[in-house]
Amino acid sequence: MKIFSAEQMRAWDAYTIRHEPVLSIDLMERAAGRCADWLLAHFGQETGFMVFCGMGNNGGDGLAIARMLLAAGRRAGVVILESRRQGSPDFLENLKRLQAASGAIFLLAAGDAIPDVPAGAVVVDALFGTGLNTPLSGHAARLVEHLNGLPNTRVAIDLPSGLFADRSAVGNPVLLATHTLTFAAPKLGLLLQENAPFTGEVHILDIGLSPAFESATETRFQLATATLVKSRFRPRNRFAHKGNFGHAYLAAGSLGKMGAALMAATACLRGGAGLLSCHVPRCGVGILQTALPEAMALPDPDETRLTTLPGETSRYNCAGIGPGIGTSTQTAAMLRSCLAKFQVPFVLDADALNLLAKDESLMSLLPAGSILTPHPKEFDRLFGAHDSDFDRIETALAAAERLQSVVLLKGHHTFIASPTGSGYFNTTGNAGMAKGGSGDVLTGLLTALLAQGYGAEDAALVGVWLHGKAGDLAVERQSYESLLPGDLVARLGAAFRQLYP
Ligand SMILES: NC(=O)C1=CN([C@@H]2O[C@H](COP(=O)(O)OP(=O)(O)OC[C@H]3O[C@@H](n4cnc5c(N)ncnc54)[C@H](OP(=O)(O)O)[C@@H]3O)[C@@H](O)[C@H]2O)[C@@H](O)CC1
Ligand SMILES: Nc1ncnc2c1ncn2[C@@H]1O[C@H](COP(=O)(O)OP(=O)(O)O)[C@@H](O)[C@H]1O
Ligand SMILES: [K+]
Repeated sequence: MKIFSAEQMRAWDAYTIRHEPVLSIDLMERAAGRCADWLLAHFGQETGFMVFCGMGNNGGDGLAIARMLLAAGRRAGVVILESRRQGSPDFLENLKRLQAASGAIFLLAAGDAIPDVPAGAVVVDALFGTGLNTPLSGHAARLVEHLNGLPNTRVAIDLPSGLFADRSAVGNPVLLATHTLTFAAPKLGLLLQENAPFTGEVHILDIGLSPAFESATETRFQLATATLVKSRFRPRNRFAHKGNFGHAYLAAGSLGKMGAALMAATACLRGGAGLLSCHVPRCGVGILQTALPEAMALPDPDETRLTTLPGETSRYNCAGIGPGIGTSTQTAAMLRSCLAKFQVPFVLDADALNLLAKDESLMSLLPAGSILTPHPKEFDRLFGAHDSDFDRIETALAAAERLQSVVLLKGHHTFIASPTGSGYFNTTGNAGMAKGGSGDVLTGLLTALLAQGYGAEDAALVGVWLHGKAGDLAVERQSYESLLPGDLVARLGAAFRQLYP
């Protein structure tokens, strides 16, 4: 599913009006109808509504929604935030229609006291949508801050007012929505971690915009949906043998952190690698061989950490490095010789990324077709401090192009920056995965997919989606609190099955 910018949304709207054809006011009626249906379905007969409208088309939606709620026999009050400008034509038409339906309308001018919102009423935010061009200030900002202080449920139409579709609103006044009903396609601003407090639960409402425009329009960003990921998944040939699925090298663990190595190694084998050799410190050999006899151990000469690249390197077709390795200078040297000697794609995670952050010269050794998997803190250590997630995704895309590798930015909607310039947001996963070890599972899984011959972009799309899906399946048998990274590994099989043709 494509992610449209505010400008593309306007063009999609205009194209639909011209080619369906449909009058602009009728398209607004359709959009408002979908919102009204959603509100009626989600809130019981006794619930009243207070609809706060701006004077642009977002406000026009609000007026039409209020009229529809009244027609359905609900209580609905309307507050219009007065602005200097005359309302948009569709706003003015909907104002007439609402007045004809005898809806109660309160005009809120600067300096006016904000009307009381009855306890239990749902606040509908139709103040500003994709047309917002500067941060909210003055009485608009005061209204939004007032509404944020109320205990009422808040439903935002298209975007929470104050949020921009395509750039950061960090530090600005923004409505804190409980739900956001957005039209036709997700907007970038609704997917980024920094906006999570404002968007609440996001629902995409189909308002029948032109499918021809959608398929013909190139977007920088897409959602990694099941359909997209299925198109990148490679089902196994019935005659396959273990030689078809690669031999992965995994460098993980140190004294006290062998759990990280085990989680990554188990995920690598459950992820389908044909063979796995796991480079571990001496203290970890017994642990690995007992807990995961399917993996081969490559013991480091050092008892407690990784220090020395194992002799023969040509047998591996990919390398995963990082979980639990620590950041000692000996381990940094080991990482340097890995990067210099292995001519295979890498997955670098955790402490491998921290080592890269400390020594920039390591980055230039990274073979093309690799995958870096930082969470936001590791990301900033690697690429410098960022003020917003919008800046982070631009940096990720630039780094992906420079390195000719995939850069992941892990989070609720993990961002996959591809060297082709495309960016994908993952759609699976849940807050139960916010526990030490989930990232190690992802490293093992991505390493397995590279071992099986997936290119970096496909491995990242399939791996990140499977990892989140395994989390979603696992949480059904657990709770968000009790979920363990090991449960993700246990449900990987069920997650894979969802990709089977
Ligand atoms: N595309 C679709 O699929 C469909 C879209 N639809 C709907 O249209 C919405 C977009 O409507 P829109 O373009 O009229 O903009 P909107 O968000 O109402 O705001 C514009 C108004 O706000 C004002 N304003 C701006 N910044 C401001 C500020 N900082 N502080 C104060 N005022 C500010 C600005 O004033 P101006 O800058 O012109 O002075 C103007 O008056 C979209 O989100 C969706 O809800 C559906 O109806 C149909 C299908
Ligand atoms: N709230 C969430 N929703 C979806 N995925 C999450 C959430 N929290 C964490 N995850 C996923 O879990 C993994 C955590 O990785 P990371 O931050 O490296 O932690 P660790 O390595 O300590 O397990 C990432 O893949 C991330 O996307
Ligand atoms: K809004």
